[in-house]
Amino acid sequence: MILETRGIGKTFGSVLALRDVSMSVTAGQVTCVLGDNGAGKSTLIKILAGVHRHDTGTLLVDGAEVSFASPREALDRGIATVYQDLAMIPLMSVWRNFFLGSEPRKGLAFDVAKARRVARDELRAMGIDIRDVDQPVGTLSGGERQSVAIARAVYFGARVLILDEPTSALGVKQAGVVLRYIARARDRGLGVVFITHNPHHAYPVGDRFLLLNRGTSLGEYGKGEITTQELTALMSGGAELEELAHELERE
Ligand SMILES: Nc1ncnc2c1ncn2[C@@H]1O[C@H](COP(=O)(O)OP(=O)(O)OP(=O)(O)O)[C@@H](O)[C@H]1O
Repeated sequence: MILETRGIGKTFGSVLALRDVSMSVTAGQVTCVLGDNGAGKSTLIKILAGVHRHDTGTLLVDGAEVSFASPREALDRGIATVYQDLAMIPLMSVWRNFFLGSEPRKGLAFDVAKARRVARDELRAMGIDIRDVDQPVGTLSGGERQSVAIARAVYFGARVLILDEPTSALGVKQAGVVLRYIARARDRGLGVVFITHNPHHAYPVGDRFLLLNRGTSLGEYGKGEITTQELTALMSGGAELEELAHELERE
C-alpha cells in the first residue's frame, strides 16, 4: 500500500466537506473516486496532494503516518497531481511544456536536442504518437493534452498519480484515449487515483472504487465486489431524480 487514508475528515468553517473517509492506493492499481458535485472528491485529493490538511483521521504513506505541510512535500514523496487546468502554456511547444519548471532537476536545461528526444520517447512509451513535439501544446486535442500531462508526471518519478476528472470534458473517443494512458501508467507500476463522476469511465480501468456522497463514504469496493450496473445505480442519483420528477409533475 503506497497511500492510505483512515477515517479522514475535513471541515471548512461550518461546511463538513469530508467525514470519516477511508481509501487505499496500491502500486499497479487504479483507485477510482466517484461522486456527484460537492461530494468531497476535490477535498479528498487536495488532502492527498498536500494542499489541505485533514482535521481528523490519519494519512499514511508507505505505512507511516504523515501530515503534508505543502504540495511540495507530497511531490517529494512521489505523489503527483494532474489538475484539470493541466498547468500548461498553450502557445508553448509540447516538449517545453513537458519540461516546464523542471529542467534544473533533470539537468536538461541547456540540452534542447536531448530534451526534445526525451519528451518524444517518453510520450511514445506511453503510447502517445505526437509526431511533432515542436507544435504548440494548445493545438493538441483535449485527450492528447491530458496524456502529455500524465506522461510528464510519470517521467518525473511519480509513484502515485492523482488525476482530477481527466475525462469529464471529453467525448467518448477522447475519453478512451485518456483511459488507455491511465492503464499504461498502471502497467508501469504506478498507483493511480482517478477522480470521475462517470462510472462508465471508471469501470474499465478501475481496480477499486470509492463512492462519495455529500462528504461521506458509501464504501470502497474491489472490482469483484461490485458490478458496473451496481456502480451506475449507486452513482446515478436515481432516487433523487425520481423525487425531482414527482416535484415537477406537481408544479
Ligand atoms: N475552500 C473551501 N471553503 C469552503 N468550502 C469548501 C471549500 N472547498 C470545498 N468546500 C465545500 O466542501 C464540499 C465538498 O466540495 P468538493 O469541492 O470537495 O466536492 P467535489 O466532489 O470535488 O465537487 P465537484 O465535482 O463539483 O468539484 C462542498 O460543499 C464545497 O462547497
